[in-house]
Amino acid sequence: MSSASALRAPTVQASPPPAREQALRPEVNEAHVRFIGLGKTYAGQAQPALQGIDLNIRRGEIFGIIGRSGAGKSSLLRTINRLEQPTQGRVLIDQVDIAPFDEDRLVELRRRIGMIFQHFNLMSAKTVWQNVELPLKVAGVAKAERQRKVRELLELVGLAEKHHVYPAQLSGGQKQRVGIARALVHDPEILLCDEATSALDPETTASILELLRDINQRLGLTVVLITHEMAVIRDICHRVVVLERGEVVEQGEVWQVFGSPHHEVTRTLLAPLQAKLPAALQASLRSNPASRDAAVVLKLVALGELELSGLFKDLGGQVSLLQGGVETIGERALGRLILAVRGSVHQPHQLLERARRWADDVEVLGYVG
Ligand SMILES: Nc1ncnc2c1ncn2[C@@H]1O[C@H](COP(=O)(O)OP(=O)(O)OP(=O)(O)O)[C@@H](O)[C@H]1O
Repeated sequence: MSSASALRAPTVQASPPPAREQALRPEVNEAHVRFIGLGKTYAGQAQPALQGIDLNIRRGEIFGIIGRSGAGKSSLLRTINRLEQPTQGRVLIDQVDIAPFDEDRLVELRRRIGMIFQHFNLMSAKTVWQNVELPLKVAGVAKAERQRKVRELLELVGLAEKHHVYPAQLSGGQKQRVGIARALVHDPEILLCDEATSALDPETTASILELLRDINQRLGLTVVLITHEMAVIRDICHRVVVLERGEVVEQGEVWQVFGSPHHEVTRTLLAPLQAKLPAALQASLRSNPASRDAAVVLKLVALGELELSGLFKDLGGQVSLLQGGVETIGERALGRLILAVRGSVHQPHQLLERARRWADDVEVLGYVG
């Protein structure tokens, strides 16, 4: 994209990357946005909102940021376009430190980084067309070019027919489409999404996610999004980071983090997406076997294919499927099973060991019977 060179060229001269960064590993060099030792403490606050963040966001990926309320998600996102100023560390965009940017460079940076919001932030007294056109006017773009651009973007977001209406006459999803069109007027290379689908119903959310995915693929945009909806991360993100008290506690490919979450916070956040035992069974689950006939209840997660006949044979005894299914995350299959194994000759730790030959993550949930 032409905007990348506009960002990169002049700043490299103004602020060359230190020698340490020139010897980076190749995959680090792919970073589009890079946080180095990033910290933020708000004035008057004892606790930092962000601390020690070292993170790369790759060019062209859809990157999710999750965490509990107050974990620092918005603070982190807003350092990318310097709506928040870090108090420690650096943010590099295309290897360029954005901290020394003066006002002019900041305006240029913010044109290269589009942003959409939960409540759309549209101007109610302006039509759809005028809302999208306004940032182009402010930037001094000539009328013919403005018209071409607004027409093209309203086509892209599927709102060409609604160009003359006011925001109050639009549905939530349509308002967000206007927000997206407006965010794209300067051909940005990065799109920041702050809870962009949180005010929308599931069906509208799906259509906005489809649009974001389409934009990501067609325009090659790097998309960074915050959401409290784990299904959004599952459905469109390539990688995800989990923040807790301003620190990174887990990060990775979505299918790996969702398939095998390591941190307690990640497990809690993902709980709504996990397979659940039927309530009656959950109630009868014990932490110790009540008799020699008790069944061990195992939860298994397999990243990729799970060979059931081999697993069942290896576990021995009578294996019942209590819950299970395969979902697709990205292009990966993720299998989740909850099994009851009765009458196995193996002790629980042996069962676990055997199950781990077949699945990536295995847990004993308890005993029934
Ligand atoms: N302008 C501010 N002044 C002082 N403290 C702030 C400010 N903005 C955020 N904070 C504090 O910084 C911490 C991180 O806030 P942030 O909004 O980044 O978290 P978040 O993960 O986005 O939360 P949420 O999911 O609730 O939106 C919180 O403790 C918050 O109270």
